[in-house]
Amino acid sequence: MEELRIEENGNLGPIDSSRVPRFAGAATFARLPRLDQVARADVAIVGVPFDAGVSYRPGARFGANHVREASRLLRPYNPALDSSPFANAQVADAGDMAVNPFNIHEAIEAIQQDALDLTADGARLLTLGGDHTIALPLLRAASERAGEPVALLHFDAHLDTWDTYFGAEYTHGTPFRRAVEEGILDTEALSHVGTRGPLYGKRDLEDDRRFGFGIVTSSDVYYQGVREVVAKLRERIGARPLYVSVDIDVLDPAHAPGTGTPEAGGITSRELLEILRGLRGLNLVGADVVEVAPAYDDAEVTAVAASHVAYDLVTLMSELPAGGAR
Ligand SMILES: N=C(N)NCCCC(=O)O
Ligand SMILES: [Zn+2]
Ligand SMILES: [Zn+2]
Repeated sequence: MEELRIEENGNLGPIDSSRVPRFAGAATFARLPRLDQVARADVAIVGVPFDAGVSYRPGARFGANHVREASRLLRPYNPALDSSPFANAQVADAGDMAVNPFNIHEAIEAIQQDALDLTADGARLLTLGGDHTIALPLLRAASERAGEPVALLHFDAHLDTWDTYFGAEYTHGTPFRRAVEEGILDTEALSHVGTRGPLYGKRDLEDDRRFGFGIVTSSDVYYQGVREVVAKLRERIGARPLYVSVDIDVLDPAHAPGTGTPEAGGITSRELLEILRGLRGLNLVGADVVEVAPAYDDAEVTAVAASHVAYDLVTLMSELPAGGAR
């Protein structure tokens, strides 16, 4: 079958859905070329089929391919940002990392190494999870490439700065405490957005504050509104290299039922997308969209939301100078 791709500004784009039905063929993100089909990429999208770090419902190991399937409906022009991501830059799907499902330490090492390899030529990396454990090795790679600790903007119902579960240090509830301990985050520029729900104790918040995190809760988004939230976040981040981590459970379970640890009272997909668009121009060196668990998804609701979140993140990356993630 001929691929009939859109090509603009010398960038090989998606298969043209007006000539090849969008439901045909193997799924890559947004029907983009695979990394091995292009000479180089400015933005690479990679899947991490790993969920050995979850504390409740499993299944995020299937998340990346579920998001790829739902991303068939994405189109090449992003009107909300008046931008054509796949014409602005060469964007490609790097496939999935081959991570050990039985050895979390080995998996973390492999994710870090693969992320370093994928960004060796300055590509900006968007990762589709996988559970939230994977943010730790991705942040290690991002800060190594940036040559300094990175700012973190973390969208999640949860803090994910807990210490251990069953004595385990590396889980989906602990990546950001480990990252602070390792000195790979710029503690002047750490924010959670969308947190809510019961905690183990008040101490969780005290620890989190001590690490340097500022919190915009889900209720804050409701009461303050998107514009005020974006202004605060931009001020905190400034010109620093920025990593954005999106746990899809930041959305209300109505918008994202397909996830492992759902919490009521979340933000809407419209609010999330609007906040992300508000980050335009910031030095976004890397990002992830994690915790999509298809077994609990209905009608691809979660995967549609995640695919649009990824699309807006790719759009932001596509507008930044090439090679800038190095
Ligand atoms: N990162 C996510 N999605 N969830 C963390 C929840 C940890 C807990 O079970 O308390
Ligand atoms: Zn979460
Ligand atoms: Zn999380």
